[in-house]
Amino acid sequence: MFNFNIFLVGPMGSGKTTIGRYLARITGKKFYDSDREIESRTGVSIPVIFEIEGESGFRQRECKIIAELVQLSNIVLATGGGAVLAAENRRELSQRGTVVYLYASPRQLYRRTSHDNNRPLLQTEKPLERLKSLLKERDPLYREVADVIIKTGKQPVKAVANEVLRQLKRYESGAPQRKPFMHVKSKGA
Ligand SMILES: Nc1ncnc2c1ncn2[C@@H]1O[C@H](COP(=O)(O)OP(=O)(O)O)[C@@H](O)[C@H]1O
Ligand SMILES: O=C(O)C1=C[C@@H](OP(=O)(O)O)[C@@H](O)[C@H](O)C1
Ligand SMILES: [Mg+2]
Repeated sequence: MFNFNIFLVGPMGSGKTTIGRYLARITGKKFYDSDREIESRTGVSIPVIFEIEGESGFRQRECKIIAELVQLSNIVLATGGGAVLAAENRRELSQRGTVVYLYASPRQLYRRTSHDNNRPLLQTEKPLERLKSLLKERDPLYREVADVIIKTGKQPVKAVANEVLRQLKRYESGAPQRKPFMHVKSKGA
């Protein structure tokens, strides 16, 4: 399948890790997840990094790993939800591959993240409120870097991955996109 990098951005719980892994399998690309890379290199979990080094320490590690991973070819990279905060990451992601923004409503994000406690930013009294405010703050940044936007809802993972693939094919062929929500830029724009 097409020989380019696919970078997934979007909020926590949008499915970047899960859909990215499946997408890599069906496209024959190698899969990377920036959070997993950070964990395997440091030997500790994301919550432990936040605890010891704070969010700023985590962001520095995230920038370093993204700068490294975007140099690879023919990969699917699932980024962390806050990766787009750094202008440097946004630039590298835009330049080195095709960027897919996986969107989901805050309520959907909440449903998908409430079963685990591995996301330090959601360890608060009101995680749904936090998800809403993070999405409000970051949505313009996701849109800024996105070549394709996919709205996810109740569709199962495989259906979302196939929709991503369909929209990527349209995007790469330069075909006009039917649904404006699904697509923000034309190729080469
Ligand atoms: N389209 C989907 N349908 C059902 N469950 C999903 C979907 N996308 C993600 N999930 C589930 O939501 C949870 C969070 O997904 P994950 O891939 O970790 O998101 P992210 O990496 O964007 O934070 C996981 O349990 C995953 O299985
Ligand atoms: O949104 C964020 O700032 C974060 C998202 C997480 O990744 P996922 O988006 O894969 O959950 C992880 O990088 C960290 O907990 C911070
Ligand atoms: Mg993830």
